Amino acid sequence: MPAPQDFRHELPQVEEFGQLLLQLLHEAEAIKDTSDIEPPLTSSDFEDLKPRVTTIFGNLPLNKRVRQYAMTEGAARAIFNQLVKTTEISSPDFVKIWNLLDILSILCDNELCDAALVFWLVEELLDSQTTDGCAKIFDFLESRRERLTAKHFKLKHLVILRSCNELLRRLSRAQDTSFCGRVFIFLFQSFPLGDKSSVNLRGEYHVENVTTYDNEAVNTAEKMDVDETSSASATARERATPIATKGRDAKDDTIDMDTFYPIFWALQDIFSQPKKLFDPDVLEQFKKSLSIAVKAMKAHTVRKGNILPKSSDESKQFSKKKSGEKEEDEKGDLSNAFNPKYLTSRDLFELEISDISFQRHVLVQALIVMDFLISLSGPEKEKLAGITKKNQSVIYQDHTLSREDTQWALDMRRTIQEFLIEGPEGAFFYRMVESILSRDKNWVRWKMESCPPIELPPLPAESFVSSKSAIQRIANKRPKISHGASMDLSFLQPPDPKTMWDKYKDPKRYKLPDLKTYEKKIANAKFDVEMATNDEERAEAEEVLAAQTWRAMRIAASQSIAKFDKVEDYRSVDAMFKDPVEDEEEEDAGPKAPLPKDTRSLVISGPSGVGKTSLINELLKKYPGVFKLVPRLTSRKQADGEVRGAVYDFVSKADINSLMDRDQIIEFEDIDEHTYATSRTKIDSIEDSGKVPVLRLSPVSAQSIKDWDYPARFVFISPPNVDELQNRLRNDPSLTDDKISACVKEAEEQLKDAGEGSLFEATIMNDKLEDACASLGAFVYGGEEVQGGGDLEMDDDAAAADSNNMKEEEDENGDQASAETAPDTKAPEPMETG
Ligand SMILES: Nc1ncnc2c1ncn2[C@@H]1O[C@H](COP(=O)(O)OP(=O)(O)OP(=O)(O)O)[C@@H](O)[C@H]1O
Repeated sequence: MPAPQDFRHELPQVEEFGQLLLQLLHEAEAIKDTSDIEPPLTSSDFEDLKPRVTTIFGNLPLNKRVRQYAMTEGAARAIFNQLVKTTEISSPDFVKIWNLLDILSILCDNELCDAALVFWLVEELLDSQTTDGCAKIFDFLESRRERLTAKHFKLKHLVILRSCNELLRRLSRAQDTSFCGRVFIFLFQSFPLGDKSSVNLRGEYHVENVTTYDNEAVNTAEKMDVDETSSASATARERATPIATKGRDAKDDTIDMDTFYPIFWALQDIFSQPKKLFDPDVLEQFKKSLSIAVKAMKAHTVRKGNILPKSSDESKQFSKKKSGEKEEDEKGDLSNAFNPKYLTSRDLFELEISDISFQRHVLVQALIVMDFLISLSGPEKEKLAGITKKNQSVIYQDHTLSREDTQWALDMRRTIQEFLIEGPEGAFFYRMVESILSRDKNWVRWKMESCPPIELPPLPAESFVSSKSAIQRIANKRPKISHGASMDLSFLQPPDPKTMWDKYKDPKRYKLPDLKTYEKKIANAKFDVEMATNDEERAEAEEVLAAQTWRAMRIAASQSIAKFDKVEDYRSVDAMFKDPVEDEEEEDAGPKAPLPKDTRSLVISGPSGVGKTSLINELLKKYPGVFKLVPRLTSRKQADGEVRGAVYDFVSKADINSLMDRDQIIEFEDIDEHTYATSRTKIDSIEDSGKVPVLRLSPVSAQSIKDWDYPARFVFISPPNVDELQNRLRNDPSLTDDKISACVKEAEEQLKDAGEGSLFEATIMNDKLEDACASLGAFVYGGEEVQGGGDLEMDDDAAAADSNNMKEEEDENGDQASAETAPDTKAPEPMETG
């Protein structure tokens, strides 16, 4: 690179400073021998930087450095411009610019040149580059953010804001989404939380984001060719084109797709400018359109596999993004960029409104507008009465929503909420949306209050001193002696040195009391509650009972999670006092099988009805005291004959959500509107009791815990053939023929997916239950000798069954791997028809 070798200027001090910068750049090359942005140059890399500058300008006081700053800026700009003019950002030589900025930032921090100089140059650099180049400059800014903003921020913040806003204006929110995000994050991280510089105080909407759509009458002949072979496309088209909404008034609500298309897309106009709803006619129209849209989405919802056809360009882009490949849009290849702008072609419309992700986008927009409308209602306006300094631009004083419209907005919000929750992982999705929206409400309120400072002022020194002395006065107060009362005066006796030390060492002083001691205390407290003769006595006794229960539960939680886990309800904690050892003994009377070497949890997965539960029960019987099934939590009702805590624990959705919030759930899935989940504490308590937890999961859930790197061994159970699977499913009287066919279809898919390269370490065919159990045992013990009880050893039949059942890789000679070796994964064979 023709780097400036020499620096000339008519003013000697500018020239000298320019020479110094060149010298420093030269030194930087020796210090940093890479062309990367990292590592940054630091002040310790340059010796005597300050004296070298002061020899040029003298040691001026801070308020006399204006001239010095102008001269340093002049020299720095000249060198910077020369470098920018002659160096491509993609060239390794561009490191000189990063070095120059680093050097100037050190000088700025030492108040040797203007604090904002680096950002002025960065602003120019951003102006001179394409989007790709700007992304690289942002790499630099992000890597130096803390350092660049640590000192003199107030002198820099305007130029930071200006250059970021200018960059955002240049970027397309649609094409450069992630880069826009980076710029915003940079701003948020640089500016203090309560900074108002970038707050949209006037409540202006981003109306430039117009969604264009085809508003012309439809000409079917010109319709675009949509991939008719794709299943999603076919399903969408098979359904009648009119939106026949379910319910009594289905006929009245019917509207054909072509009429619905402009109604639907016109909603975007309101979403981008909700103030239009102040016009009553617009509001009326919006209410109708949104109601139709929500009903149409419900009518077109296919809960499984409702995604855009994989062959479409959009879905390819989407899957590319999902797989985490290098983001092409930042590399400037816009043809490959993921474009979040809506695709508004008429031909895609029916597919789109059946697509869950698309629905969620639109419904979240609708929720935002519902919150906006509700904020205009009378009761919400009343809440603003206490605000002293109102920001009139966002309060909309003259617009109050009528009671009827408010009720409509509330009902619509509830309808959308229910609809979102119904979808796959809907509860999780909705909670995320809800928390974002509720946080946003706080910011809106802050804006309405004209952004009062967020930081509390420091406590005045006098208040601190007076509070401190007040506390000391209280602490020094001696207990009042009531004359004549029987006060314990034993403290007046001199301590006995012999007993004093023993008393001091008494474990009671520092050890938690034994859990058992609370059994009696709780029983007594319960008795007192029952015997209470009036409300006052009862309240007092209940308080004692609650306190004792709370203490007992805390002790159980810290001493034995297994005991703690037995408590289903805080009102009945007796199970906690049962000795787990006795418990287990009751359960596992008789000889115990030894534990396998690998005691990680065992995940048994496979199609519905294949016999997972039966096989697990068999395993538990065959190897007593070794395994325990982890009951899965479910929000569905307990069916007749089901034992709570055996295969399922029946809880409410709210309970599962609260466990999720506490990170106590390792997997969950929604099936037929019910949530199923596995609790981490259940697994911990089984492990605590020295057993191997067995999880009975669908392949989807098994995959999800595998994705979380949960340490487990994964086994897939396959049926011998379709007819047998159907027969087994028919054993469940609650399943309809349609449901059975759906299960079989799903099983076929699951079998395909469970093949080689899947998460499953072994596939076991469940033809004869004992054989399948023998194979499972062989897998779990991996060929270990299982001794300890007549039928615990693997007999010859079992070993033979094992080798027939388990899908093991054949070795080169065609021999099957022996039962002594752990099986390898092999693709399960496709199901034969019986
Ligand atoms: N090897 C087998 N031979 C014959 N019947 C079996 C066998 N294994 C299980 N069954 C029967 O198949 C039916 C389904 O078994 P099971 O409930 O254990 O399956 P599952 O995989 O746990 O089902 P789901 O996942 O739907 O709860 C039951 O009636 C069971 O008795």
